[in-house]
Amino acid sequence: MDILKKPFGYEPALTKADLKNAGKKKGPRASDWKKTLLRIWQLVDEQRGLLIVVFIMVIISSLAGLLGPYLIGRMIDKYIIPKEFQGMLPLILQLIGIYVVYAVTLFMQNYWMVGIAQTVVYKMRAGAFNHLLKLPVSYFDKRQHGQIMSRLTNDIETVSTTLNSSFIQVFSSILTLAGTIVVMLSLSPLLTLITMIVIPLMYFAMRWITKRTGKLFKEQQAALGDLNGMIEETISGQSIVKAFSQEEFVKKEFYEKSKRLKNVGFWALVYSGYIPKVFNFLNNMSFAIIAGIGGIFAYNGWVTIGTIVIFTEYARQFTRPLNELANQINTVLSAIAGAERVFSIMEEEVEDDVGKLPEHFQIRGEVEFRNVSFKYESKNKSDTVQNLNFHVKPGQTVALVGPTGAGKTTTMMLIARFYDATGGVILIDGYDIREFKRSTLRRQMAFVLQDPFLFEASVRENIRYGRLDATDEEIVEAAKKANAHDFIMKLPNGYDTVLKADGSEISQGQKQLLSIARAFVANPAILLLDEATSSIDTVTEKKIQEALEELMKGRTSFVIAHRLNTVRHADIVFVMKDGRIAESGSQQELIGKDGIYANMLKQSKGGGV
Ligand SMILES: Nc1ncnc2c1ncn2[C@@H]1O[C@H](COP(=O)(O)OP(=O)(O)OP(=O)(O)O)[C@@H](O)[C@H]1O
Repeated sequence: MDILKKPFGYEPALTKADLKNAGKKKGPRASDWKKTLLRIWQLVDEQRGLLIVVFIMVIISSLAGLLGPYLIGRMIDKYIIPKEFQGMLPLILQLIGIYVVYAVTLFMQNYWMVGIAQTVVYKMRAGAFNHLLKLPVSYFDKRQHGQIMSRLTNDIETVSTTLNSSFIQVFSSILTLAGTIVVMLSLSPLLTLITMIVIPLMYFAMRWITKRTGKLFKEQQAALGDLNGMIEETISGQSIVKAFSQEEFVKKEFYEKSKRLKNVGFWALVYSGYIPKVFNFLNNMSFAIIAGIGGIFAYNGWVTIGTIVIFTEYARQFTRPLNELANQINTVLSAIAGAERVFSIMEEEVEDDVGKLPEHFQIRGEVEFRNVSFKYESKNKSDTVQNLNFHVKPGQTVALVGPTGAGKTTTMMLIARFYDATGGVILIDGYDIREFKRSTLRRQMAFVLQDPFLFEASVRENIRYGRLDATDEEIVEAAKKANAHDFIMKLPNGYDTVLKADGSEISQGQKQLLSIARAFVANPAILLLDEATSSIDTVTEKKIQEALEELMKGRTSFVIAHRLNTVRHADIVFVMKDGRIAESGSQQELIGKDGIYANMLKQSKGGGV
């Protein structure tokens, strides 16, 4: 008995409560499926004619599927039973013709439908991705990146598989089902009724199974996601795992998650494996019933032998579309919901790129903040920065210092117009920042961040990212100015060395140098720098300092400064605290004031600010 409850030691994956609640909670459904289908239809666009051809093909193949058994039945009644074989040849040829048409139309509908589906999916993917590029930074602030990724990958994949086959299948299943019933009814209503006896049995059997599999598959997905996440984390953090000798802990966690997946996977596959078996069994039962009862009918002369053959064949055909419909409806519904999620990205408001000033406006680099305040959308507390007032002349260097969370990065983001100020006005060269096209503004600004982002591309392409039309000579020149040329030449393929996305094969300092080279290529009027806090070896540190000094020459620079040296060289220092500029002036003036900055300096050891 125990083997039935715990076969091979697998724990039961479902409780009575699970079964009671099964089917009550629906998965995510499209809130407006009509609108979503209309949008997909719009994407079909110039291929609509082809889609109609596909549907005609489906109609022809469904008809051919119905006609085949019908002709066989007629052949039995007309030629085989009376043993009149002379007239049979045309009918056999007709039958062969029908099955050839059946095969060809199936092949063609699949070929064309996949073509249409892939074009639609391509347009959806491209549309969503292009739209994503135009969305404001605040869109990404509010969402998990994994969630956005999932829309562009999983959701689109579901739409793709459904468009490839499910739409055709649902349509052809409905046609086959309706056609079979009509022909059966016209031949013998009573036998039709008997054929349908198995339907309630099928319904209850399916309900019994799906009640279990639905929850189990969901759990299997969750267990798989959990395990994958854990494996990914372990691989990317393997040096930390090793450094803290956490192998045993990780191993235990892996075994637990893996065991859960094994257990739930066992039951999911066991139950779902029942479906074809149950259908097969009930099919055979209906076959036996039709043969038995049909035999009695034929004996009494109510139906012909040919009709019984047609019925047995149709009985088989009858359960297949039922089974398919049951399987496909859910897939189609979740694909529509997926498509809706993808389209919802495209409905998000994009960042405009308009401005009164000419596109090629040459910025000198004067930056003025008048009573600027800003609050992140996700924050409902007080403003992140408040009443910022300053005026920076072209070419000046501003050092921003202050405790973590003071609003230094936010100030820089406002200068690049990643966010719009919620109060006050920002002026660049005397013009309201909103009068510039965002692209004009950003083309003349460059960021050098603490942890620069590198792409999985060659060193050359990574530097070229600063300005896409930069020539190879300009790239080398920029690298030389950034003190990066020497180390690049020592890389296995020099400028053609392909870097890993995380830049793991070059040092943090070298990444900084590349990022400085990128900024040289961009040749911006305004520089936004976030000095690295991590300790870099003194030689590279010196190279970075020199390169930055060279880069800052003649440009307005805002530097989130962590080095005393940087602050010393700045024309103005803003000491930020709680979103305000608490003190400002040259470093000497600030020391003289003996205020926050002087205090920070006293507390810091080793030269940091
Ligand atoms: N994208 C965001 N959404 C919501 N709040 C944010 C966002 N970015 C920053 N904040 C919040 O705004 C405040 C100021 O952050 P900001 O990054 O500007 O400070 P910071 O002075 O640059 O700090 P650090 O030196 O640590 O980088 C913090 O309280 C921070 O939590």
